[in-house]
Amino acid sequence: MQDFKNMIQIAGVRDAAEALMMGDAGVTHLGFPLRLAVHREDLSEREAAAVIALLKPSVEPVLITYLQKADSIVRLCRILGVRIVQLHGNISITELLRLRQNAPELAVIKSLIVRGNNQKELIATASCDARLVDAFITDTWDQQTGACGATGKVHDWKISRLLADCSPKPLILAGGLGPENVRQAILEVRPAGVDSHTGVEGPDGRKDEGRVRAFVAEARAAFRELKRLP
Ligand SMILES: O=C(O)c1ccccc1NCC(=O)[C@H](O)[C@H](O)COP(=O)(O)O
Repeated sequence: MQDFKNMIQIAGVRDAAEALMMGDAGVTHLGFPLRLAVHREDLSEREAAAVIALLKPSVEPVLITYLQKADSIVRLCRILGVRIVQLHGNISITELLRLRQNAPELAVIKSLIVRGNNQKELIATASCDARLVDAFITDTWDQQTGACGATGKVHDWKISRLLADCSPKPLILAGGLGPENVRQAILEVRPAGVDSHTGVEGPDGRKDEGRVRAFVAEARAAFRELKRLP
């Protein structure tokens, strides 16, 4: 059973070399975004399955998807060989229930998208969905593009802190995180885990080893610091 404690996830993998580099750098979870709403996939489903098969046991692959039908989600998870799925779209309670019944072995992370001032709605969703998910991930909505993920933008961390405090399930923080701000974000929000995508990329859009290693070091230091706080 996953507890997502001190999870350090990086999303968006281009190839095996990139995946192995991130595993060696200490990333605990690698997100494979497939069947997306706005952005293009980095690699095909067949290529993703091949990369996942090469991962060391210390690195857990996660399917990140906007799929909303339980059957399609389970099918894709089995093709890829993942045990965790991050649902980033608007899945209904009925489909979530079906997912849990049909694939109880899958751990489910569900997104809570911060759109300005919608904390009341997010608190209600978190309380309603908690029995059907293993963790929540807060992320940022981009008004300009309509994207709910991989925006490179931070949101109001007070909202994520509120959700981390009141959610019955662990909260993972995403949205605009990088080596420069992940420590502060962890200390302010007190999440179980963190996720980054664009913040650890270089100008060529590839994951930058220096930035990945700095992100992991900063996140680990902040999680250690959190333990010492009252
Ligand atoms: O949501 C997407 O379209 C997406 C596309 C590619 C990779 C990840 C995606 N979403 C979910 C995530 O977990 C991202 O890592 C998260 O949105 C953080 O992205 P960033 O703000 O760029 O660090």
